[in-house]
Amino acid sequence: AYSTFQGDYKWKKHDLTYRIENYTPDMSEAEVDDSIKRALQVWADVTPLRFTRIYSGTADIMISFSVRDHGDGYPFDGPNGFLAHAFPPFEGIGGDAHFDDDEKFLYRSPHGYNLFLVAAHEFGHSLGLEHSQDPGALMYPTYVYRDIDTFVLPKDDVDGIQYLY
Ligand SMILES: CNC(=O)[C@@H](NC(=O)[C@H](CC(C)C)CN(O)C=O)C(C)(C)C
Ligand SMILES: [Zn+2]
Ligand SMILES: [Zn+2]
Repeated sequence: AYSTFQGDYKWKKHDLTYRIENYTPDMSEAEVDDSIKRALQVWADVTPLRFTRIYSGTADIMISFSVRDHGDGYPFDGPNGFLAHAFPPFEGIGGDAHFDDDEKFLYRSPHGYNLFLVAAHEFGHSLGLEHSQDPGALMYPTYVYRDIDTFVLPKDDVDGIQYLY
């Protein structure tokens, strides 16, 4: 069963912007761009939300790769452990998604951590979803590999995001 952040944080607009601030050496920039774009599309497919990429300035969803302490009070923990984190919809850092670059992110391989799957989970937070208790949900707190070619947003996540938007 899905859950939202206390007070139902949600974006007050449907047209959101995102910016990829830097890249991971784990894959090509084009593969990062595609993974991010598809991860946002997962949520756009079931809501009125639309995502536009910008290349400078401040976007609603600022996306970056970093390690250890990166200035937000939530330092990463090296390889494995926490893979990424994202902030719910509020001003400033709200909506931003940070990826732990001590992880090996992969584009299509079932081994390691699939960037598309991790990003899709993070963007659930960026849009206002907290974790789900449904082990099959994308918003479940533990990373689970799923075949990305046949990936469909689980019903629990659809119910949650459609409750908000
Ligand atoms: C492999 N390591 C894990 O499964 C770890 N879980 C995560 O890194 C979450 C992200 C996954 C679900 C993409 C963190 N999170 O909730 C971010 O919004 C631990 C369960 C070990 C904490
Ligand atoms: Zn961070
Ligand atoms: Zn999470």
